[in-house]
Order: sequence, then structure tokens, then C-alpha cells
Amino acid sequence: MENESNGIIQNVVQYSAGGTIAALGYQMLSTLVGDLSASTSTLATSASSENIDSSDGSNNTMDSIKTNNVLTKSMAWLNWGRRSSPTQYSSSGFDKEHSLPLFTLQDVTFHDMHHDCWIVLYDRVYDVTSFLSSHPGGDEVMLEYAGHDATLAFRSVGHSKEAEESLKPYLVGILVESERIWTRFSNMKSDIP
Ligand code: HEM
Repeated sequence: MENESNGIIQNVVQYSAGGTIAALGYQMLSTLVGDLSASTSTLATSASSENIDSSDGSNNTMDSIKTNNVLTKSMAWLNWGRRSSPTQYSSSGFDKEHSLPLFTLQDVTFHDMHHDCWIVLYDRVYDVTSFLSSHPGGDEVMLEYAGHDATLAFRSVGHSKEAEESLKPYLVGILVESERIWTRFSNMKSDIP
């Protein structure tokens, strides 16, 4: 009899311990789900209200998503990891002719933001971050090419000789030889400012 009641007590204790753990698990899960749905609804609300408020009629949904939601903030942390790559310091060597570091196109892609904007023009790498706000054509057109080769866009605008001259202070490096287009072939060199 005593054994039997001990067994029952043991079962009750085990059952309640299991129940407590399950309850704790459930609570943690629902907190998580709660957080997620709260952020999703905040996202939906902010996105739709910005759309309605938009006075210039433009679609601000993506801007809103970019700035307001938890997912984007997490992405910023991921980006922080990506951006801590030491690409200002070239691992591809040094160009003796220009006394400048050599960069690959991939190195340049790391600098694709308003506060850190590099572009490639005529196989040369320019850090135009400080020039963005004073560009006569506006910062948006340049930001479209942030982290990329902008030579064709630059040429298609028909920039003046003064514009070409004003590039010089922003030069930070040269493309590695295997990725050059304009300076690789002698018949194209005359086209380069
Ligand atoms: C570091 C690179 C750049 C520099 C130094 C620069 C400089 C200038 C300057 C000085 C002007 C005034 C007009 C002129 O003198 O030609 C201008 C206008 C303009 N630029 Fe740039 N620019 C650069 C890159 C770009 C890029 C990548 C684009 C991409 C499309 C662009 C698009 C324009 C546009 C649309 C205008 C206005 C043209 C007009 O209203 O007549 N620029 N830029």
C-alpha cells in the first residue's frame, strides 16, 4: 500500500513538473509569436498609413518598410557584419604608376550606401561620399551606382570638362588589371578624361 501511494505521488510530481515545463515552453513561444505578430502589424500599419499620407503621390511603402520594422533592424546588424570587412585596405596590391591601392569590383560593392559611397569611373575607384550632397545632378542618380561601375551613366549625361576635372580629389584606387575595360586596350585610352 505504501509502495502504491509512493508511486502515485511520484507520478503526480512528474506530471506537474512536466506540466510546468510545458507551460513555460508555451509561454516563451507565445511571447515570441506575440512579438512577431506585433511587429508585423506595426509594419502593415506604418506602411499603409505612409502610403495614404504621401502628399507627392509616390509609393513610400518600401521606404517605410526599410525604416520602421524589426526585420530591417536585424538586417542592419547583418550588414554591420558585412561592412566590417576591411575593404578600405586593399588585399589586391598597389598600383605603382598612380601610387594608389588596387581594388576589385567586389571590394567596391561593399561601399554602396549614402554614408559610404564608392563608384568606378574609367577603371578608377572614387570615394564620392562627401560629394553626394553637392553633386549638381543630385545624390539620387549617383546613389543608383553606389558600389558599382558608373562610367556609362557618367558618359551618357555628357558631363563637362569641369565635371571630369572635379573627379580628381575623390580618387582612392585603381581597378585590378583583369577587371579593367577602358585602360586595358590602347585604342580606348584616348576616350578617357
Ligand atoms: C564623381 C562623379 C561625378 C561628378 C564629379 C559629377 C559632376 C557633375 C557636375 C559638375 C555636373 C554639372 C554639369 C556639368 O558640369 O557637366 C553634373 C551634373 C549631372 N550629373 Fe554628375 N557627376 C558625377 C557622377 C554622376 C553620375 C554617376 C551620374 C549618373 C547618372 C551623374 C548624373 C548627372 C546628372 C543627371 C546631371 C545633371 C545634368 C543637367 O542637369 O544638365 N553624375 N555632374
